[in-house]
Amino acid sequence: MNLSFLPTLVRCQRQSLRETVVRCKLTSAKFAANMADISSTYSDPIHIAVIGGTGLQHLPGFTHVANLNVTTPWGMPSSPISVLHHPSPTSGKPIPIAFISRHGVHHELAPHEVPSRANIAALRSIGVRTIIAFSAVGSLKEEIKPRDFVVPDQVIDRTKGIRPFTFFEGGMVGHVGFADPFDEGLAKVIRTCGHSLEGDGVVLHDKGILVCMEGPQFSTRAESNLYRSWGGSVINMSCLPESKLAREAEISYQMICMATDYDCWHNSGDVSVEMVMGHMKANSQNALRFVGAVLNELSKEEHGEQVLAKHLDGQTKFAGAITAKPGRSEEASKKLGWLFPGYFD
Ligand SMILES: CSC[C@H]1O[C@H](OP(=O)(O)O)[C@H](O)[C@@H]1O
Ligand SMILES: Nc1ncnc2[nH]cnc12
Repeated sequence: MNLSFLPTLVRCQRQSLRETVVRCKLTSAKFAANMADISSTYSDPIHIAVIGGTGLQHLPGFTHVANLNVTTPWGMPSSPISVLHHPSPTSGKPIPIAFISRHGVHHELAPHEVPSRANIAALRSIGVRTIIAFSAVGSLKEEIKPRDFVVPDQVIDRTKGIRPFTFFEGGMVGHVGFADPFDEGLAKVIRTCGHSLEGDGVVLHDKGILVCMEGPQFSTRAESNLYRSWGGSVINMSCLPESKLAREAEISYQMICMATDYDCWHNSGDVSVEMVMGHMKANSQNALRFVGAVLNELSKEEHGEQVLAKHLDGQTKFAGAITAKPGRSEEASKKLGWLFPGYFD
């Protein structure tokens, strides 16, 4: 066998390794310099947040001004909270946006390991009243094609009760309404933004029933067909308990879904991580344009009341908590006092 090419190959590999190391050193030096500029505090309240899901671990294109490490009575959020500045299209003033990566900075948290209580509590503690949650979903309907977007209006809970799903427990009982799991006012703004990008690569379905399953394994074919027979439109593993906790925390919440596969009911091939990531990557520019358009719109003063979720103000204080003072545990009162200062004194 002729192996005379080997020294050249080794030389080439060494050279490309050296180039890679130099490139990495440059990149990490730039990264370190950038990080040195980024503050670990932010003094103004931040009203709008984005929770990024699979394939959306960062929001590029915004000015990154701070990284907040918030500790809550329910632990630490999935990732540091990045504070990004977005110029208001009406006043030009920088509007702060909080960003959390749901599965961690490197996608190290499985759906059942996402610390949703810490995420929602941390966001509320810095002033957030509006959350745009992004999710990669499987399609349960022929007409929702991979790379299409859906703004769902209903949810079917197929999680298995293994995820902590409420702030009200351990000596403080509370019940909030969840008939409409998403915020219709916020959904309207999002739909208008999505439609404004139509014809530019974005296809948007205005409504849909989102099935939230436990995972991390994907569904069986029988389950997938069952969800279709229930009228399910799309499926993911992350809308719950996130949306329930946002409702308890009086935060206006809407999920934007992007279809990445036809789950396993369709004859086009069963869902796989490769398939999900492939469609996410291929359509990431549209996803970012969509989220960017929503942030732009929400940054206008005319949406002030909506962004501050004025319609949810006090719902948990007056309708939520039911336990009479003598029956409240000290621990639960302390934790809820952290989340809702002054609500249950
Ligand atoms: C990688 S496929 C399954 C995974 O994708 C979705 O993540 P996210 O909702 O955070 O975008 C789904 O919910 C699963 O967690
Ligand atoms: N088919 C699927 N099932 C559950 N979650 C998903 N996320 C993306 N595709 C999915």
